[in-house]
Amino acid sequence: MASAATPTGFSLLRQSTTTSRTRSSLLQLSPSSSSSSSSLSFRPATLRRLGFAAADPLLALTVAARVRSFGAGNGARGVVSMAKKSVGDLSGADLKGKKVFLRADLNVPLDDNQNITDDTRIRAAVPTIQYLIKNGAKVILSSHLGRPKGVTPKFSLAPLVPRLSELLGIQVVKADDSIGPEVEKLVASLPDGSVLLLENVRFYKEEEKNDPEHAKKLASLADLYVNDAFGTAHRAHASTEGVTKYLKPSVAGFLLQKELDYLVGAVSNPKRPFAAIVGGSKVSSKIGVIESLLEKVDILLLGGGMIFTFYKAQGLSVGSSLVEEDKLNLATSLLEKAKAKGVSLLLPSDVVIADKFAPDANSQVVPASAIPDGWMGLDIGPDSVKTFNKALDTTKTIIWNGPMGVFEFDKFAVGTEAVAKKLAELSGKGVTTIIGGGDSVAAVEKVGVASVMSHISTGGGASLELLEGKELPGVLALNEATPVAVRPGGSGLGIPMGLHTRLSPSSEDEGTPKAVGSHSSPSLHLCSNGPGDFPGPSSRLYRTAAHSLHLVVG
Ligand SMILES: Nc1ncnc2c1ncn2[C@@H]1O[C@H](COP(=O)(O)OP(=O)(O)O)[C@@H](O)[C@H]1O
Ligand SMILES: O=C(OP(=O)(O)O)[C@H](O)COP(=O)(O)O
Repeated sequence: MASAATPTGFSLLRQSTTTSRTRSSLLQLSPSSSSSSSSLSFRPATLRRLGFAAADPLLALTVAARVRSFGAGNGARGVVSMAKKSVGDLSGADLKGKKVFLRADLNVPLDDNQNITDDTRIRAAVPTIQYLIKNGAKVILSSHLGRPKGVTPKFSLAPLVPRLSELLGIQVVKADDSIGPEVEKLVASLPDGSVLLLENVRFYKEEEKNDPEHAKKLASLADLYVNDAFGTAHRAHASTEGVTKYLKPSVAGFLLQKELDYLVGAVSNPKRPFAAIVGGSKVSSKIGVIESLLEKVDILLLGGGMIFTFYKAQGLSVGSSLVEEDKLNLATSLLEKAKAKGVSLLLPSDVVIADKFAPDANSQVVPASAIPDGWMGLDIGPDSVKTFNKALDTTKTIIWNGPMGVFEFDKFAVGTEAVAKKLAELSGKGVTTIIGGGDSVAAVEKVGVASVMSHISTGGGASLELLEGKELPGVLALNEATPVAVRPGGSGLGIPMGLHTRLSPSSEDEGTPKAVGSHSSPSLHLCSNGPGDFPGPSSRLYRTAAHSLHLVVG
């Protein structure tokens, strides 16, 4: 069985390098358990340095009270460190008139007529853009869309301009390129508080190769860098990692922080049983994740285009379904590993097949072992839905990435919609439900249940890699925040185990769209992670995200 996930790699806590640990218990402190208001002796300057004051003064005071209460009541010594510098740490003086290269993930689904079918990622990018505009920056907004090979008109970012302009309340200017003299001219003519959207950065192959010369060209457009592209933070590309070598400071945007804040907390100490549902079509990038998931989860449900590689590996015929031939051995070893680990790995027992990849294809439901030649599996079948629902009923935490079928075609949307509805029902019963990935989120939006999920993540692959315990290159590359001393001296809290405090605001507190990263209202949690988490002799307080503090006591 899976052991609890280690925070290493989820967390930005540099010293948390433990490899083994016991499951955590969670103690929630009510506001009344904090110190008295007389202990609110933090000065505004300290709060500002903590990065809380600008975002939410009340929250800042609450944090200060808690920090103070630990310090005063227990003699804890502490150093406050903002592990990664935040855009919220940059003031008007830092930003006014500055050219800011802002990398977002605006990789939204478009239909055949180039209409946006789900704008979650655009809405999620708005708080950081607005913050920069309000502070008089010139925003050079950059994103990829899809996986183009060279310049491909259908992957242009042009269709995003009207929605972006509408959400921001200003006319966004669009460049036809992402580097070069025309772009430079447009940048030079930008007034303070305006936004220039660059063309798809992936029109250059150098982007994904993280070519240093290309990164230098992108960086030369700006004075400083903000990465808010959580969905692409697991990619070391020129616009996510390379540019940080040439732009100082390089800081995290609000969405990136918010995603880390939620996901680090939720998946490092999941309520169990913990299930993952993995589907979609990015088989080669996600099948490798399954190996690590087997170390973390109790139940693993597979659907979407993922399953046919597993069927074929077991000697079944899969017709013309999506298969990654070079992953067949891996699929076999994953099945064996799941068995050895005692993880329930469930593959669909029946599938909906089609005679062509089209919305008007002929379809039928067949057992997974009976896919005829010339037919392809485009959805999971009704028996599988029943089995999956039964398994999900036993869980307390579920992370879902990748639709169960080609949900864009109504005929093949039933399995995905059934899972979305099941997760919505379970959310209402207190199960933690985390949905990640552009298409998975679009599916949940389509069913109209996004608002009831515990967390809607803008990154599928990125959230899975976090869950794996991997460090995200887009995050690692950002500048470290400056440590701030809280209270020198002292001898620790007198509690014989590592402590993490976690404090998170609700999404509304930040003016972030509700569908993105909803969370509980401000409260302080103490998570005792057992002796395995002892970080070392000193007590350290870290901020891992905009509104998250980690207090580690040795
Ligand atoms: N059986 C299948 N065959 C081919 N494509 C599939 C299948 N099931 C799901 N898909 C496709 O997978 C895509 C989403 O995959 P992916 O990008 O991995 O998910 P996400 O964006 O949620 O991370 C959808 O466009 C969907 O049509
Ligand atoms: O859609 C994305 O990832 P996701 O489908 O894993 O959520 C991101 O925009 C990253 O895209 P990529 O997987 O082509 O690098």
